[in-house]
This record gives sequence, structure tokens and C-alpha cells, in this order.
Amino acid sequence: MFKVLVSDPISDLGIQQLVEANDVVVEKKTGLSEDELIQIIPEYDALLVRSQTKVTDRIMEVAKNLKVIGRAGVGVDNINLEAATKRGIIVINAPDGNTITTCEHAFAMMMALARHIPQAYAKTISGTWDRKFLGVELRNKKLGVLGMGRIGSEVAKRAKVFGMDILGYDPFLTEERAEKLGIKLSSVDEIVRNADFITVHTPLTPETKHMISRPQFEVMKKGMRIVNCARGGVVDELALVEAIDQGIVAGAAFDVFEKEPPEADHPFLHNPKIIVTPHLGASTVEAQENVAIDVSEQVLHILRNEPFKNAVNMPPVAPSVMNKLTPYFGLGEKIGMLAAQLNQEAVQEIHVDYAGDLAEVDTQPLTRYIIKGVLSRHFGDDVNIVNSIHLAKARDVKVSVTQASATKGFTNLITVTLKAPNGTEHSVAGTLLNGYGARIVQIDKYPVDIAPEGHLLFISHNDKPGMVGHVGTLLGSNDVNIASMQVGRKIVGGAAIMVLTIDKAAPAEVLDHLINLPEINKAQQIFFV
Ligand SMILES: NC(=O)c1ccc[n+]([C@@H]2O[C@H](COP(=O)([O-])OP(=O)(O)OC[C@H]3O[C@@H](n4cnc5c(N)ncnc54)[C@H](O)[C@@H]3O)[C@@H](O)[C@H]2O)c1
Ligand SMILES: O=C(O)[C@H](O)COP(=O)(O)O
Repeated sequence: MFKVLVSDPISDLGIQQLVEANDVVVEKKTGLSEDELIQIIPEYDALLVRSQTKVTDRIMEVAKNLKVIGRAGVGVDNINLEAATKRGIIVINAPDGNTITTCEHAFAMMMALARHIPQAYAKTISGTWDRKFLGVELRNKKLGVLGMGRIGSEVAKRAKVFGMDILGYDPFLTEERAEKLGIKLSSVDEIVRNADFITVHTPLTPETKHMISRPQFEVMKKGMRIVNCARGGVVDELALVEAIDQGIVAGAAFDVFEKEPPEADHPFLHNPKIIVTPHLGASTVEAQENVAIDVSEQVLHILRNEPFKNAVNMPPVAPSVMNKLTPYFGLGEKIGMLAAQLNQEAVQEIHVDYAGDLAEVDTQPLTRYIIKGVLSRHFGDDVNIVNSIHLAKARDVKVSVTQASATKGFTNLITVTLKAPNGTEHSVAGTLLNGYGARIVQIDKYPVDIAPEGHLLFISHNDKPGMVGHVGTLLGSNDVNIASMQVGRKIVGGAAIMVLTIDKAAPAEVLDHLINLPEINKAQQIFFV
């Protein structure tokens, strides 16, 4: 039974599939301090958070069962990603579920700012009928959008309908896409100098921190307005207050703060030209359901060892590529396991060669499964697809990949070679055969045809008459049934291998007997777990 902890307020409807899963127990405990979380986290397999819970290195250090942290939202700046990756904890988010909601919030903030709605409301309900609030129209104004990702693009679309001219900047924004969106691709400097309104929609990174600060405010159009519904710190808070005092900025609308919640004496909370909300960008019924559904679905996949998407601490992969690779994951992992068990030396290099159908795809997700298979021999459950490459590198094991070498007649072929410092090599090749599934087709240059499952017995011997009979008799007399047997050799009378699929694991004494048979050099059981 998997235990899932929900440590922030997350939609009940959204996590229903987790609650109803018969292999999962969900517990909700919100508002915990770091120390309280440290006390209870060791018993959980998954942690579901929004932005309140700070998932620190200290928490992850004791989270011995934790396989996945699910962020019901976009920003993962409350999760120590490096610590998670090091420990093989998968971090996933729900990148699409709150896009429209947050865009609408940013837009609402821009309109409220233009028409002083919060200030007018406060006065009216306090009994003052003040009709001096004079606003501005959005129509014909220049809107600068910094960060044209999911939310920025949606804001731009809506602003166009309001008759605004949009100047957009994003390192990934091309002329072609800008044209499609009907906006003007601009530099940050052009935006800063020309915009009547600026709205920021970037993550907080070393590059975006204070991307709007004193130097930018100094050259802005007098009377401009600024909105931040992205992350506190993208706009320098103190520089903004100065710019308002100097009459450069007419007003600001902020949903996010450099420190949340802000201290009671934060200058934004006492400035009549600044309107604020308490990080409500994603807070609609729809968005909260969406992000909780998305994240619950992926958490279930991860707990059940099924393919998943939206991992934040692994490189993104296009869905079309993922669909193509997914059938190979099990095969890749088993090839890695088999190669690691055949190898008796320290591993210096893991070389993977992809051929045929795999020669022209981005195979890095598959490589993670293969490396996981190789390392699982010594790391057991401590290695997974998030940390497999990291663990290999941390132990100075070189991982190299080539694509498009010979397919040896197969439509796809994965060959894994383990190289030891003394020059010894072991290689295993496998393929997915249409209609037959995964097959191992070569071991150390010996052609074979084995399904990588169940109990395998690997025997290396000298090619002499009667060897198959000796092995069969010994196993039979010890009640070990042989399901299939493969014999491979390079030259008649030379070195050879036998690979047997047996119905149950052979007892240790049977293996001892096998090794003592004449002409047998090695007898070893192979496990695929
Ligand atoms: N207020 C809220 O409740 C709330 C809700 C959802 C998202 N957010 C935040 O909004 C931001 C945007 O979310 P999104 O879903 O659109 O993300 P996104 O990844 O789709 O878009 C972010 C864009 O910022 C761009 N970018 C990165 N560095 C930049 C730079 N130096 N200059 C200009 N652009 C840069 C990226 O290229 C990307 O296109 C994130 O910080 C997210 O955490 C806030
Ligand atoms: O990054 C996000 O998704 C937003 O900042 C929303 O955060 P929240 O889930 O804490 O509302």
C-alpha cells in the first residue's frame, strides 16, 4: 500500500482518483513546520504540495520511502530540486492546469489597476462617496509582456481584444510566432522605454531576478503601470516603491512577493498606488481541480512504475518521442540488468548503441532506464530513472551513447557494453520483435534468442559433445524444469554459452554441482528484479 501525504490545501475533487485507488492511502496534514514534516515524512511514498510547503534538503534526507513530489501548480521554487535529483526523488508539476486562471487574474489586476477598483471599493464601503478616482483606458495603450510562455501568451491574446498594442519579449519568441500572435517582438529595453503597462510572466531565475529594477525604472515612460502575477523578485520591490515616489510609475498590481507572506510593514501594504492579492493567481475552482487531477494522475503512474510525464528534474521529451520509446523501457532496463550480472569487474564505462528504429530518436529517457538496470545490481531500489545517470557520474562511470550502427538484420537493436579498467568487456544486445516482444539476441558476441524474464541460468563452457545432456540431467534430477535452452558458440569445439530459462530458481547446491561438471567454466543465475 502506498502512502501519500497532502501537505498543502489541494482540491478534494482533484485528488479523488488517488483517494479511490485501492493501492493508495491518502493523508491530509496541512500547515506543518519543517520539523513536523521531518518527523512524519519517512512513512510516505509521495508528497503532494502547492507553494506553501518548503520541501528542503533536510526533509528529503529522512524521506527514505519518498519516490515522488507532486506540485499541484507550476512553480517548483519551493522544492530543492538538486536534493531531490541526488536522492532519485521524481519531482512533477502540473504546468497547464492553471494557465488560463492565472492569465485572467493578471488581466483582472491590470484592469483593477487602470480603474482604481480596490481603492474605490475600500472608500465606498467605509462610507465615503469619492468620485475623484480617474482611471485610464486599456485601448490603444502599449502592453509589454515579459515572458511569452503559457500565461504571457494568453494575456497577450486577451489584451489584443481590448485594443492594446503588444510588445513581447521571451528568449524563445521567434518573429514567426510573434506575428502569429499579432504582437511585436521587442527587446526588454524597447519594452521598458515604450510600454504604458508591463506585465511579467517569467519564472524567477538568476537572470530574471530584478529584471525590472532601478536602471529600468529610470528610463520608463512617466505614468506607466506594472503588474506582477508571476514570482516575487522579478520586479525589484524597493526600486518600484522609489519609482512610484518619483512619479515614474503611476501604479502597480502585485500578486506575489519576494517573501511570502510579506511582513506587516512591507511598503506595498501601505502605498495607495499599489494593489495586492495574496498569491491568488491560481486560485479558482477550475484551476485547482485541473492541477490536482493532473498531478494525482502522474503520481499514481510513478508509484505503479508506469510511464509518466511532467517531470521537472529530468529533461523534457516530446510526447511523440515518448510514445515511440515507451515500449523499449522494460527491454532497456533488462539488458542493463543482464549485462551488469554477467560482468564481474568494476565498471568504468557503460556504452549504449542504438540502431535501426532507435537511431534517429532522442533516446536519453531510454538511456536512463538502461543505466538504472545496470546500477540496480549494486544500488537496488536506491537507483531510479531520475538519478541513474547522476549516480553513474558521481562514481566516475562514463556513460557514452552512439546511434545508427549495424542493426544485424533487426528493425531495432540496443547494445549495452560494460567496460572495465582492465580492458574486459561484456555486451548484451536486445530487440523488440513485432508480435513477440522483448528478446535478448546477443550476449558477448554469441547470438542467442531469449525472452528476458523469469529465471535464467547462464552457463559458459567448452563446446564438447554431451554438455547439454549433463546440464539437463543434473537440473532434472534436482527437480528444476527447463522451459527453454539456447546454445551459442563462435567456433566448433571452442568457447560456448548456454542460456536456460527455468521454471524456478535453482538451489545454490545445484549451481555448485554445475560449476564442478567437466568443461563448465561458469554457471550463474540471472535475475530480472
Ligand atoms: N501567481 C500565481 O499564482 C501563479 C500561477 C501560475 C504560474 N505562476 C508563475 O507564472 C510564471 C509563468 O508561468 P507559465 O506557466 O507561463 O510558465 P512558462 O514556462 O510557460 O513561461 C515562462 C516563460 O518565461 C520565459 N523566460 C525565461 N527567462 C526569461 C527572461 N529572462 N526574459 C523573458 N522571458 C523569460 C521562458 O522562456 C518561458 O517562455 C511562472 O513563474 C509561474 O511560477 C504564478
Ligand atoms: O506556480 C504556481 O502554480 C502558482 O504560483 C500557484 O501557486 P499555489 O498553488 O500556491 O497557488
